[in-house]
Amino acid sequence: MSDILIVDDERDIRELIGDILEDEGFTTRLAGNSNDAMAEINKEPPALLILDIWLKDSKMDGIDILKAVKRDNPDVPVVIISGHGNIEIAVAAIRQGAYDFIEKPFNIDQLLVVIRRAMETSRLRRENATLKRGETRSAEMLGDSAGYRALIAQLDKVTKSNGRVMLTGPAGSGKEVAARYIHAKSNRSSAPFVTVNCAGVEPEMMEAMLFGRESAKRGIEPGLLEQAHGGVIYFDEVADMPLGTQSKILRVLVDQQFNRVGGSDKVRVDLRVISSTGRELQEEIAEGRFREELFHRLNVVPIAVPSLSERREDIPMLADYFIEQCHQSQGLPKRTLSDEAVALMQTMTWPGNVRQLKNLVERVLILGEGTGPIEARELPQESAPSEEEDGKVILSGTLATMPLREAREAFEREYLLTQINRFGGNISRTANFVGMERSALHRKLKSLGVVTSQKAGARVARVEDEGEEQIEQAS
Ligand SMILES: Nc1ncnc2c1ncn2[C@@H]1O[C@H](COP(=O)(O)OP(=O)(O)OP(=O)(O)O)[C@@H](O)[C@H]1O
Repeated sequence: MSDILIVDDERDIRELIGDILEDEGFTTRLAGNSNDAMAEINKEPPALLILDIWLKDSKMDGIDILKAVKRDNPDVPVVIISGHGNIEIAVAAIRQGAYDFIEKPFNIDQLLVVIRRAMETSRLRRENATLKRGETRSAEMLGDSAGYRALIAQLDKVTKSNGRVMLTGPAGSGKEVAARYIHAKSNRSSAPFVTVNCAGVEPEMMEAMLFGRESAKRGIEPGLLEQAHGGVIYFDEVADMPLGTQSKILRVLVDQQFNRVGGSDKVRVDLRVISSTGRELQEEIAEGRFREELFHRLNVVPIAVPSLSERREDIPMLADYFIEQCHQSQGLPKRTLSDEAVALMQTMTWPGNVRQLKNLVERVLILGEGTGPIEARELPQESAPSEEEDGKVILSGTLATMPLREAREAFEREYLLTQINRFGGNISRTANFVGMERSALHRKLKSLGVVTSQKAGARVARVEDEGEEQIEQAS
C-alpha cells in the first residue's frame, strides 16, 4: 500500500509533487478541489494524504477535509502543505490529527523525509493495533469494590481530556492497566499506546530509544515518541528515568518537538503523556533525583491506584478471572475456589498486589491437586508480618476461616500459651502482664483446656486435649 493522494489547487505544485513521488516508487493520485478529493478518498482511502490548506473553488478547505478523514479513516496519515506564514493554521491542523506539515516553498528532500516518516509511523501504528488486539484481554480491568469504583470514576473523568495523568500506587496494583483503560476510552484509542519502561533501560540507551536515531548508514530509526504519535506514551516508573533524559523530556513537553539522536531536523509529535510511580516523587525531588519542573508537568492529574489490600472484596472476582485466563491460554484446569481458600486469600498480605495474586493462581493451577476446588492448604501460609503492617493484626490462614467464637478461642489459647511461656510459666507475672486476676487467668486457662506443668526444671504450658506440648521449654 503505497498510494498517495495529493490535493492542491495549484496544478503545477500537485503535478510536481506527483512526479517526485512517482520517481521514488510511490503510486499517486491527484485532486485539485475538495469534491475530487473526497471522491478519491471515498473510492479508496489512500495510504497517505498530502493536503493543501487553502483550496480555491472548493466547498471544503483543507481543514474540513482533514476532519472528515480523521472521522472516517483515522488511520490515514495526513501531511499538510501550508503557505509561508500560516504556521498557526498548520499547528491547528496537527491538533486536528494531521501528522505533520510542510511549508511552501519546500525542498524535495524535506518533503521526502516527512512522507517516509509518515508512512513508517502509519505502518507501525497498524502493527501496534494488531498487537493490541491480541493484548486486550490482558489489559482488561476488573473489580467491584468501593476502592475500585472510585478509581474508575476518576479515570472516566480524564479519558476525554488530554491532561497528563500521574498514576501512583504500589508495584503490581494495576497502574499500567489503568493507563490502558484511559487510552482505550479516549479519542486516541485507534492510535498507539506505547510503554516506556524507565527502569528497564540502560541510561545510555534511553535517549536513542525515546527519540530515535538518524545516521547515513542506517537511515531513520524512529524512537518510541515518534511511534506513539497521535496516541499515548506511558512512562512506567518515571522516577527511574535518568536525570539527563528527564531534562530532554521536559523540553519535548514544552516544545512538542525534538531531534533524533544524530539528526538535525526537528520532529514534531502529538502525544498524550501518562506516567506512573511507585515511589514518592517529592522525596526523589528532595534527594535531587527527580526534576521538580518535570514533576509539575507530568503531575497535572494525580490518580492513586489502590493496593490489593485496600480492595480485598475484589479478590474472588480477580482470582476467578485469572483461573479462566490460565485455562484459556495454557489449558490449565478450570478449578473453583473453596470458601476457605477465598477467606484465606482475602486475609493474606499482598505486597505484590494483583500481579502476586495472578502469579499465585497460576502456580496453584500448575502444581495443584487434581481438578476439584482449590483448598486453603494449597495456598501459602502467612509468614511473619512485615514491618509495614506494624500495629495491625494479621490473621493467620486458619483463623480467617473460622466463625468468630472459635476464632476468638483459638486466638486466646495461642496468645495465653505464648505469654505463659514468655514468663517462664509464672502465672502471677503472666496475669499481671495480660491484665487479669490470677484466679481469673486460671479459670480462663482451664476453660480453654490449657494446663501448665513443671517439667525438667522449666514450666511448660500445653493444650490439655491435644496432649501435645505447645512449646518445648520455657526460658
Ligand atoms: N483491575 C485489574 N483487573 C484485571 N487484571 C489486573 C487488574 N489490575 C492489575 N491486573 C493485572 O495485574 C498485573 C499487574 O498489573 P500492572 O502491570 O498494570 O501493574 P503496575 O502497577 O503497572 O505494576 P508495576 O508498577 O510493577 O509496573 C497485570 O498482569 C495486569 O493485567
